[in-house]
Amino acid sequence: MVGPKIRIDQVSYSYGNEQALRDISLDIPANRITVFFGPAGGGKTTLLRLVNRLNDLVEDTRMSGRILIDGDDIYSPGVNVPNLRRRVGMVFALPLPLPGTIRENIVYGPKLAGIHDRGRLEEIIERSLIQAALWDEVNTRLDSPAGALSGGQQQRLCIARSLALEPEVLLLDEPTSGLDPISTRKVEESLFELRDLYTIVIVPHSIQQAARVADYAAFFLMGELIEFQPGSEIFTTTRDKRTEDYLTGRFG
Ligand SMILES: Nc1ncnc2c1ncn2[C@@H]1O[C@H](COP(=O)(O)OP(=O)(O)OP(=O)(O)O)[C@@H](O)[C@H]1O
Repeated sequence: MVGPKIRIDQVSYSYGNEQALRDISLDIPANRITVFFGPAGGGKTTLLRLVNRLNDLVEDTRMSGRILIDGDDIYSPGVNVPNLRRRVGMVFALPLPLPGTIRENIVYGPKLAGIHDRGRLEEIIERSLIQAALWDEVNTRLDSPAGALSGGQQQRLCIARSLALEPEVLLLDEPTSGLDPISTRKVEESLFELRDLYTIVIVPHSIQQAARVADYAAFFLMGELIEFQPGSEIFTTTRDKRTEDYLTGRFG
């Protein structure tokens, strides 16, 4: 059997005196979409950020347990963090394109990574925009400003920018929270395209979105992982009463 792409092993995490994650263990499979869902403050964002070490600079925090990618502990002393972040891309709630053109946005990361060959960069632009389901809408205007794109297009550009670095894992934190339904649908469609190539973990912006995209779903409540199941099951046959209460709107 193939091991998990990401293994969360007994992770607890606190900000000061406040415990945000309590003894979380979870195996995240490759080439699937895993959703972290649950009410605000449950620890979803914190866990996502720990997977690419975005919380390294947050002061007065404590972590125990391990996070493994392909079996290697990403918090062991020798780990090259910039390299880890190339392997593990992150897309945030608000699309924040860089100033400059669509083309410049995509090639920025690859150039920093030392790729300067024009032909290679053109390939990267086309591949990442196709994968992010944006190519058809922008291929005739790659040199126009990224800021002129619609919100939904800007978010797909941010996804394309992550994909330009050929990550293995893509983490998305409420990537469609500010988008209209059509743009939301396009971003979701691009996730389905990407699933074959990447390991995707997403904090969805609604239960409905969780149900639409989840191959696997993890329900978080006040820092605890309440249950983890194939998406088709967690939304139909919940094991835990608390998950059911949340899904049926008894609390939010
Ligand atoms: N930088 C921080 N400093 C202090 N406390 C924090 C910080 N970030 C998160 N927390 C606290 O950790 C807990 C978990 O927050 P987290 O954002 O991970 O939850 P969440 O499930 O993603 O919620 P949301 O849907 O609101 O983003 C909350 O109680 C929150 O107040």
